[in-house]
Amino acid sequence: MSNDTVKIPQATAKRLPLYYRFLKNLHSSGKQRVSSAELSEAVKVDSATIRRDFSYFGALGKKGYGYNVNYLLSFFRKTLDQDELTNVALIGVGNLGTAFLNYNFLKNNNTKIAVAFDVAEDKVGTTIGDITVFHMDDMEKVIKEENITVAILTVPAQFAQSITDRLAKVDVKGILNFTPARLTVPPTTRVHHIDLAVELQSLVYFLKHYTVDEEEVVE
Ligand SMILES: NC(=O)c1ccc[n+]([C@@H]2O[C@H](COP(=O)([O-])OP(=O)(O)OC[C@H]3O[C@@H](n4cnc5c(N)ncnc54)[C@H](O)[C@@H]3O)[C@@H](O)[C@H]2O)c1
Repeated sequence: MSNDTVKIPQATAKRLPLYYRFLKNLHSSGKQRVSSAELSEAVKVDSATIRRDFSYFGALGKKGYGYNVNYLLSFFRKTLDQDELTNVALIGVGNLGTAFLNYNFLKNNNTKIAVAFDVAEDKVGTTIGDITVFHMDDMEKVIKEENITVAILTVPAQFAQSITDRLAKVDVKGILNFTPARLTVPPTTRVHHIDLAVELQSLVYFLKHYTVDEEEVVE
């Protein structure tokens, strides 16, 4: 990862890809500066939060001028490692995994699913999108050859932990876990868990208990 010197809060870091995508669009339409109010309207984050976020990396907007789009873009590109291509492995080519293979991540950023793995005979050896599906028996070998450091887990939950243990042994540092299993990993591995049921429940809870305005203050 580049830019190790910049330590920003996790909540801010999570919003960076959102800002980045919007700034890229602004840049392609020829815009040179943007106000926090404009950004706020576009990315639906309140402008006080945007100003605080940007202050962490020294982008201090000027009153009446706003932020320089080029400066912000080059900062984000470095911070989000957009100059480097990160090759990702997808494990489990079922309903969810197949959908991810057909979705071209590269349109948005520099992460790309480079290889996929499964155990099912009818999947191994096929190509989905332009990605080849390898057998799990070859996982360690292929991951090393392709220099993979990030994996997406879309296998049945009961296999998630043992696969995670194997991934940690070949130095995969990031796991995006779509299975309901809670994973135990060494301190050098980072897991992001995406649980659609929990997200939906929390959305419904927020709709019931907060107005949208209150939620923005909480952010
Ligand atoms: N489908 C969804 O909408 C959805 C949504 C949220 C979470 N999930 C979770 O994502 C995971 C995958 O869901 P799905 O619907 O794609 O399931 P699926 O049954 O369609 O696909 C699972 C795939 O994993 C493969 N597999 C089984 N054991 C394996 C192993 N040991 N190593 C490698 N591959 C193996 C199977 O051959 C199959 O291709 C599940 O844990 C599920 O709970 C699914």
